[in-house]
Amino acid sequence: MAKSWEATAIAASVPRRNPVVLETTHPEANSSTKWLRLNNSSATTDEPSSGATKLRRMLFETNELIVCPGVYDGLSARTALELGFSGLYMTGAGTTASRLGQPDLAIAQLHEMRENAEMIANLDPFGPPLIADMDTGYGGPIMAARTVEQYIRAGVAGAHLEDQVLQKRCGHLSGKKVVSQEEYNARIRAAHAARVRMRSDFVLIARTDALQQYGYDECIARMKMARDEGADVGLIEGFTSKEQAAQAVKDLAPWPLLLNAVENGKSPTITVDEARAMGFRIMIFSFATLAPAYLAIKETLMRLKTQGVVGTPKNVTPVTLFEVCGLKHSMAVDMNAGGASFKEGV
Ligand SMILES: C[C@](O)(C(=O)O)[C@H](CC(=O)O)C(=O)O
Repeated sequence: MAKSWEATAIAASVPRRNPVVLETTHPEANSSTKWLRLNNSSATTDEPSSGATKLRRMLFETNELIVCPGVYDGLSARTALELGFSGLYMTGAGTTASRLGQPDLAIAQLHEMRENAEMIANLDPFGPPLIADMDTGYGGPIMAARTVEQYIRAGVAGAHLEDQVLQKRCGHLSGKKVVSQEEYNARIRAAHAARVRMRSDFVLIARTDALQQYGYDECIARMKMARDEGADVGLIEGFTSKEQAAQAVKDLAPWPLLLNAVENGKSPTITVDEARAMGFRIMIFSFATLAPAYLAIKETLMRLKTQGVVGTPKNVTPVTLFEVCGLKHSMAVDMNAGGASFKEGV
């Protein structure tokens, strides 16, 4: 019998106009809990689909590498949308830093993460799908399930769930500890069951941080178990070499893998072209906007402190920034509704 992730992949490869009703092979799927893959059943090319369905199709109907810059707030997300990436990634580290001014140490909890993800996912709800960090699931299986449910309702297309202890830390710090494989399986099982209950195409990404503590073979074993419990994609955090990253793709093929590219972290820098050649299917760049934002802000504030001016380039006006954030759309909404607020422009 096909594993549940294989059933999912098969479902997603069915031509869109052929109605299909698929049942999971997951142990939870008894006659009263049959999983109807409604999202795949009748969508036509011009029907808007959820971010989850879009992401699942990109994963299982194409071979493309889905490149997702890490975003952490409305402006960074709007900037990524402006440039037309095929997906976005909401970084937990960036969310914690920007919303709470704190390091990536399990300080942001479900509420903050969900709220940020919902805002970002709905800036362009029919645009590129949003993958979000869901850390450890913020508790036991009940909280992992609750996180998946809330993320689905928020419009998040997929999220990664890891095996670190609840008092987790950024995957590119030393001293990480992971829970037992059994405990991690329960998290994955709960998350998968939640998405089945929600009848959603939400993409569940299993992440292991076991490399530091237990080594490569343990990571592969954990990923295989997570896959068999219904995870759709795997993520091994903190590869120590390019060869190891390439090997993981081979060892887990044809299961799709996500690569977390953190420059100056624990892993070597791997480019998009290299990751594509290795066979990764999703690539996230956690610090793609947070690190440059810090540098730009600091440089500008130094100028203010030393020269008494901010020194913004002439072509960056308040209107420019508001346009990045959808000014024209808001004005059109008002005018199309017969509103008069913008008759004289802005
Ligand atoms: C992917 C990650 O979970 C994130 O929050 O973006 C972090 C990134 C980081 O802090 O280096 C992680 O890798 O743990």
